[in-house]
Amino acid sequence: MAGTSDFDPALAISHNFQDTTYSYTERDVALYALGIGACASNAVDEDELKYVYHENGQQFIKVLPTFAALLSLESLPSGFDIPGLQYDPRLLLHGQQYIELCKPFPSSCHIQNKVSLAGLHDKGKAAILEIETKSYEKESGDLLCMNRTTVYLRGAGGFSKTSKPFSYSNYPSNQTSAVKIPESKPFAVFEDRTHPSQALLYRLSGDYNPLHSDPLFAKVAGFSQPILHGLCTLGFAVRAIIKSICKGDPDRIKSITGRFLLHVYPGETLVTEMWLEGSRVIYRTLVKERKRTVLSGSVDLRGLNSSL
Ligand SMILES: CCCCCCC[C@@H](O)CC(=O)SCCNC(=O)CCNC(=O)[C@H](O)C(C)(C)COP(=O)(O)OP(=O)(O)OC[C@H]1O[C@@H](n2cnc3c(N)ncnc32)[C@H](O)[C@@H]1OP(=O)(O)O
Repeated sequence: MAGTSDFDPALAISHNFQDTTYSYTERDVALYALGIGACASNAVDEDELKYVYHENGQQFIKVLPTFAALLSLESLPSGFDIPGLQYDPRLLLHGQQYIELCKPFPSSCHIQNKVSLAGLHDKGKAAILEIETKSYEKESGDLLCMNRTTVYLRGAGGFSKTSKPFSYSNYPSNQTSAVKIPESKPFAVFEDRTHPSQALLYRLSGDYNPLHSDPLFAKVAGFSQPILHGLCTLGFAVRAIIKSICKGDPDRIKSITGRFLLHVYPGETLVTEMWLEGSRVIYRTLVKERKRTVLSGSVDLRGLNSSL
């Protein structure tokens, strides 16, 4: 592991990221949907077949809103290797994700990504790094979505040069993932079992981090076996919200926040509890077998039907 003296936050903050491009097709869209459990328990699910098949002659496959998060990964060809940052990649965990959706995703597209560093924080035992990616549809120039990815770099903290811990961020504080879970009974609860091979399927959407597939790597990282991708868990949770609250319409989702609180092992059952506060859904996801909360956050909806 690198010493904290190798850490240069000023250098990291001044780094200019190169624009990147990415193209996806309907095959990527369908593979992603299967990776986050769409149609896994019912192959003809009337809310979900549209994500994997041209149901009833529909012209295009529908894109799940959390597909947007893949663009943040694809926008970083060198991962989180940024000048000035020193950390052990085996100890990296996904901490939070913020996704803002500007318009529904087409079923295939050429994308241009603009990347910047949105935050860097010294937490003593860890460093927290936040990367922002704005993704534009190449043909129209329209902004499709914005992602902010937070990674938690265990063992990389302690780099502050003064007694006040270093903390830099350049975005509004209302876009954080910290939510207060209501004490009332949830508006809806949705249970879904992940498959033991869930991470092996999900990784084919582009996150090949061995933490999710290699038993030895997972042990070094501190886990008894490979763990599920955070974005896969988030995909399950948002799918639950679309089914339970949006009547199966993915285009209702405007923005998504999620904080990963604990790892999930593939094969575990995810129970997502949801509370409706105006046009905002507060949610948390628990692993049923261990009775532990693994994810919490909020989802803002557009045009919610008041009959709910
Ligand atoms: C581009 C898209 C792809 C990028 C993806 C990255 C690659 C992927 O392949 C990797 C993954 O998917 S990893 C799997 C998903 N993530 C996880 O399983 C992590 C689950 N969370 C944990 O284990 C702990 O919360 C843990 C370990 C994160 C923190 O626990 P503790 O060390 O006990 O922390 P704690 O003492 O409670 O807090 C210390 C300070 O850190 C802040 N913090 C805590 N959890 C955070 C989190 N999840 N995200 C952001 N910040 C977090 C706390 O607020 C605290 O700060 P402060 O003292 O200022 O309040």
